[in-house]
Amino acid sequence: MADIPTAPPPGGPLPADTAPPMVAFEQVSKVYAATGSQAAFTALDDINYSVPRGTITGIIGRSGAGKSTLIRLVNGLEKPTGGRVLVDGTDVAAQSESALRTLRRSVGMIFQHFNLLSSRTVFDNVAMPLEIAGQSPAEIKARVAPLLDLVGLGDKAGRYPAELSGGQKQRVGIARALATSPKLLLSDEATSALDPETTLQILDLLKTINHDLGLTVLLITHEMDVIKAVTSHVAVLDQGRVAESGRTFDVFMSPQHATTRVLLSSMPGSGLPDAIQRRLKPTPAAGDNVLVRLVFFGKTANQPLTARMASTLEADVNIIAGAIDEIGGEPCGTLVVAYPADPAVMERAAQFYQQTGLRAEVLGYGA
Ligand SMILES: Nc1ncnc2c1ncn2[C@@H]1O[C@H](COP(=O)(O)OP(=O)(O)OP(=O)(O)O)[C@@H](O)[C@H]1O
Repeated sequence: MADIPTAPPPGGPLPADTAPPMVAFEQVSKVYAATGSQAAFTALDDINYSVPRGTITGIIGRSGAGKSTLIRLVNGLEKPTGGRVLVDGTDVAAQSESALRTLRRSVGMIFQHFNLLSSRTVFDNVAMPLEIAGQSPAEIKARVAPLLDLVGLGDKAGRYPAELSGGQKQRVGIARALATSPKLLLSDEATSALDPETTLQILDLLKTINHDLGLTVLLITHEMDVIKAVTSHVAVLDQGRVAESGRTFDVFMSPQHATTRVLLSSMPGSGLPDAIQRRLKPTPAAGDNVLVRLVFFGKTANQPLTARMASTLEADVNIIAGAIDEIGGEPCGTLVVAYPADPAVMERAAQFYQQTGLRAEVLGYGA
């Protein structure tokens, strides 16, 4: 590890919330010009968002939301039609071609389909950006060997991409992206072509790199699972606009935008068992129960609240479903409970939630 050069800010890293952002989108818009029969298309519309330095930050959105366009603005492959994209304070679109080449060396990128050269060995794929930068064979060797060790491929230097698994190919992609000691790593759906277990291994590697090298990672994905597993901050992109953004934990715990809720509901384990879901009604009938999802986090996670709940509500409280989870590295739990939809009980419940800070969401009513 000691051999991997990094560029920490002078005086050591600042907390992510106070340091200047690694990437800043300022009133950014991107309109693709009309061509032939195709009308002009606004892919990004007034994006204002900052990627905190030293974090793993995710941009999530459905297909066509504008994620790839956004990431191409960061490495200068596209220019915004309005606003500015700043990377470490530098306006990307205002750079000359040669300044842009220098800037690109400080921004590594990994791709869904790895983009390795099949005719080159693992070593030579990783060496390529260094060859382009004019480094000597000795310098290249001194740099590539520890990078291959870092990504767990020290024994595969002489192999060709066709001899590697998908996860190993992505590790080569990561080593290549790190070759020029970037301060920012862009990840474009880097785990979308991998199975769930390999995905977790690659995400773990990104976490290690972020932690050990202090590298900021900006990843785009359409998978909430990826956001949940690895990011501390997230922006939700919807039809070219930032629908909401913030700490991943806060966005997951309290989604404000319909798109975020839809993306969250597509996660495995996020919903109620089908049999219960089908029986739920939007309004109660006499004798019905109300089903409520309780979310425990922060101080509410450590208190015996469910035990107190039944006595405070003066009613039976049945547990229907529950899960313990970790979001953005923070633990939380959810519990779905049912109790009588009697107005007096529901009023006592509302007061209980207010007093305890417990987050509660009514899911529906049923017998
Ligand atoms: N070069 C282009 N010319 C015209 N329109 C484009 C161009 N590139 C992208 N678009 C349009 O801009 C919108 C956003 O595309 P973009 O690729 O950024 O979305 P995305 O969120 O990355 O989608 P996906 O997840 O499917 O890759 C889409 O409607 C797309 O058709």
